[in-house]
Amino acid sequence: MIVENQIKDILKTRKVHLTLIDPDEQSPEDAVKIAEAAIKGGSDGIMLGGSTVGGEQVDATSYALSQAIDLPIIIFPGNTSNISKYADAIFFMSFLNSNNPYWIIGAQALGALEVKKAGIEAIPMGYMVVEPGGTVGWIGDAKLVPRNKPKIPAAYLMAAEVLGMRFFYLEAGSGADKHIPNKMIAYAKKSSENMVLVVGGGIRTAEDAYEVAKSGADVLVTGTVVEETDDVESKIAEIVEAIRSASE
Ligand SMILES: CC(C)=CCC/C(C)=C/CC/C(C)=C/CC/C(C)=C/COP(=O)(O)OP(=O)(O)O
Ligand SMILES: O=P(O)(O)OC[C@@H](O)CO
Ligand SMILES: [Mg+2]
Repeated sequence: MIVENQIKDILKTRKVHLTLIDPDEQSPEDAVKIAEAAIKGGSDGIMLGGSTVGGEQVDATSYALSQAIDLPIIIFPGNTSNISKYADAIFFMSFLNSNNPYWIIGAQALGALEVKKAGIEAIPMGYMVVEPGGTVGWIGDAKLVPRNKPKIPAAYLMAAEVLGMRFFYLEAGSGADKHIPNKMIAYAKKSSENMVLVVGGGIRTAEDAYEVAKSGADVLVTGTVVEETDDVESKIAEIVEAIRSASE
């Protein structure tokens, strides 16, 4: 089944958790160990990406993961080099609040042929970065959404929907000290019945995950917590349990 439908099928009954692995941070073999532990902990799939990682590393890690795990491997591209035929899908994203047209449509034009050649599923997604924004806010020349303006992303989400995108990612930045504000998530969720709302950045604890899920996120992404723990399975299990209880 295509990854988009797999995610939407799960969403009929509960919310989804994805584990972000940055191929820059470890060897492909270690990435496999992390992915296996995250899946044992209840994660629904692996996102692969980093804002500064090169193509070879993405390709090698995608390959190793594809040999070892059955759950979806979705590329979360930091740039046009981050495309691999070994992944199942790619979040084909436009950085909607970048000040630089390269990140809004330039990288996509340069990458589209590669994606088609790789034969992987492309999931059209609007990507919006909120304060503090982290590395990705800096690299992507973001006009960061102020945390105290919770209605702004909802307007962009509706525009993304009308433009034909099906996913919308609210990003606080990897390693952010606070996740996306609850109210902002709630406004975004209420603005469309059809869009899949992905929320990431700064989700570290079960409480964070519960709040984000309860506020209306469909898909929750965690990356840093996996990098910071020696017991990936337990940490993910704790977060997944909170997400499941918010789904009830
Ligand atoms: C669709 C194609 C082929 C390219 C589009 C690429 C776009 C629009 C990228 C947006 C800007 C960007 C740099 C996004 C990176 C997203 C990402 C992988 C974030 C996670 O990385 P971090 O964990 O912040 O990275 P570091 O660990 O390197 O700080
Ligand atoms: O590393 P964390 O803070 O979990 O963020 C994950 C993701 O939203 C980054 O793009
Ligand atoms: Mg990272």
